[in-house]
Amino acid sequence: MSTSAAPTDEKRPPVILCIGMAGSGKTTFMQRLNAHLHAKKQPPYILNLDPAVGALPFQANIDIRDTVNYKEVMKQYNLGPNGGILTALNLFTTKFDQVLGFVEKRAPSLDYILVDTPGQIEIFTWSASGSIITDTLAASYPTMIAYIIDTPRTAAPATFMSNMLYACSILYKTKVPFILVFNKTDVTPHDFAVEWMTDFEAFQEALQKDKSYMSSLMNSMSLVLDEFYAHLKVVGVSAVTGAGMDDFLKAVDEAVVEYDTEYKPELERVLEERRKKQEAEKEEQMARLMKDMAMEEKGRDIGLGGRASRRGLDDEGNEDEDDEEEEERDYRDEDDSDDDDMEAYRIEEEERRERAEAESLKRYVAGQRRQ
Ligand SMILES: Nc1nc2c(ncn2[C@@H]2O[C@H](COP(=O)(O)OP(=O)(O)OP(=O)(O)O)[C@@H](O)[C@H]2O)c(=O)[nH]1
Repeated sequence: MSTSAAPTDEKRPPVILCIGMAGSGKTTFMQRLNAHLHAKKQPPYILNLDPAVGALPFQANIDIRDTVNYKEVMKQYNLGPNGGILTALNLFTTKFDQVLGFVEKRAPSLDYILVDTPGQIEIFTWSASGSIITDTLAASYPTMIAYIIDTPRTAAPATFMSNMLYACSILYKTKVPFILVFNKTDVTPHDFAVEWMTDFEAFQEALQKDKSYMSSLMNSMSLVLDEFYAHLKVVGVSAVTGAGMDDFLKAVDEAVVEYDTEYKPELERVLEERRKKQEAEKEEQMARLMKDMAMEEKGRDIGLGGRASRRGLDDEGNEDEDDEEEEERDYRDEDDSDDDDMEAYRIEEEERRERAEAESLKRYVAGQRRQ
């Protein structure tokens, strides 16, 4: 799939990929964000990439379910539900160029593009199609991940750590700007999470209370995560009450700046590197071709064309003494060649020699190529 960088003079609305564990509230968050943006007169463009979602509480502009029926895919390919969802996403990805075409047409009039992903997080984050879709979007639009977290279910240090490690793996895989969205703050405020992320001692203290064998592993892991937190934007929201939606949009604006200053130059560097590599490969091929052609030319001098060649050169291009004798014999033959038998013999001889010369030329060229 093409990953050419898009022209920058057109309006490029940010793409928000909503990712999260099953039940974290992705769909409810999308519904709330959609309503919030409609209220601000900035209706978003919505892509639904979850083929297994029952009923969407909002209208999607592009819906994977209109293209592939994952239950049919399960039947046809004899797959289980996860295999069916993954295959449906793979099939949809083969048409993603067309999807991008639709988005392109609408992009100049849009402020936001929202993407809902399958409930089984790994189907999107660890699949080739997920990477292709993310990279393709990120090549054209400021793309970011909104990682939705079920705050009440992540309040224990061990669960929090696991969730952060998972988020970390997605960040390093996708490399696009990342917003941690602590959802369901109407049930549990996300202050504890912010404290654990900004105050290393506070998290260590929380870990001390965990007496399981995991605690020492978590101690060392928390050191690794410190670096990861530096790359994140953190917001707390409630998809049910609508709290924190403006904070989220502020984080989106910051992510766009991060995309422009960090992701895009890196993308352009990678594309430039790829272009240079392709150019170098082309030049190398051209040089090899020229060398082959020069050899053919040399070969023609050696064997195939003109009277000079008939004098006979060996593989190194030196005059061959045997050939000289042969030529003499030919000459004599020519003199005495009045009858048809001799003529036929000479033609046959000529053909044989030409075949031998061509063979010798081929061997010479092959030898040069090997060098
Ligand atoms: N209290 C509260 N409940 C929420 C909030 N957001 C979502 N929920 C509830 O969490 C449950 C899961 O929400 P969904 O939006 O279906 O979550 P999802 O991540 O899309 O789920 P899958 O598609 O199955 O992965 C539902 O019962 C929602 O009502 C919130 O902010 N506060």
